[in-house]
Amino acid sequence: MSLITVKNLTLAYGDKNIVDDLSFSLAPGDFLVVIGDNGVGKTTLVRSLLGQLKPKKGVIEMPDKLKIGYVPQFRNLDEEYPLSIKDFVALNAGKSLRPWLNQKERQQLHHILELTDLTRIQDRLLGQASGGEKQRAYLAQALLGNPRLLILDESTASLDNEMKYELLDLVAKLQKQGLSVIFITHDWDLARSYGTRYLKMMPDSYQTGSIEEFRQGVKNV
Ligand SMILES: Nc1ncnc2c1ncn2[C@@H]1O[C@H](COP(=O)(O)OP(=O)(O)OP(=O)(O)O)[C@@H](O)[C@H]1O
Repeated sequence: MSLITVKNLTLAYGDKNIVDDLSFSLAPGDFLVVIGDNGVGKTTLVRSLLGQLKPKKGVIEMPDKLKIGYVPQFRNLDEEYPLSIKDFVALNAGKSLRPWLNQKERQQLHHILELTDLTRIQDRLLGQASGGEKQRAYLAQALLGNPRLLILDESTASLDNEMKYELLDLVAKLQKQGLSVIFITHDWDLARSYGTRYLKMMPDSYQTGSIEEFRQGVKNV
């Protein structure tokens, strides 16, 4: 049973097709790595999965109100960015117009800060956190919404090797508990290490399959 089925999807900006006739599916607990050269349409695909870009043709089938967590690529923040790590993560607590958290939300926040190893530094200003800590804060914020699908858009691109593996080990742990993951990356080693399925986007065609097929197909890369 698929969580998401994409059928014959075409996405365009104006008259220009960026994604053309793409089909793939994602099951609960899949870790789908999406790999492809710059400009091939990976982020455009993410925008359509997040509902920000309507298909020109084709369909994206997913459950109504599917909760999706989105972790963007780390961008440097001003050192004076005024929120602490904890307050930044709590922005996704779903408290609508209330400025405070109720007890359940506080417990969830506490749990997520523990999970992402941010408890010790939760009161540090986000702008003064290291790259890896900032990226964990973005992940924590996405997880606080209790998503069934997590989309990581080149979220490891500016991290050093150790931090990349740390972040993805944590994501893989959650994936083994049933979270579905879409991981956009240029990093073939990470794709091979963590993926269970792959989608390779090329300018005029797409390939998708199990990660074993991917490993065989890219042996010589
Ligand atoms: N809002 C927009 N309007 C018009 N064209 C756009 C828009 N956003 C992106 N594009 C173009 O669509 C193409 C695909 O961009 P996209 O960001 O999806 O690629 P990508 O595969 O994610 O690339 P990268 O690996 O560099 O992030 C590019 O040629 C880009 O210039």
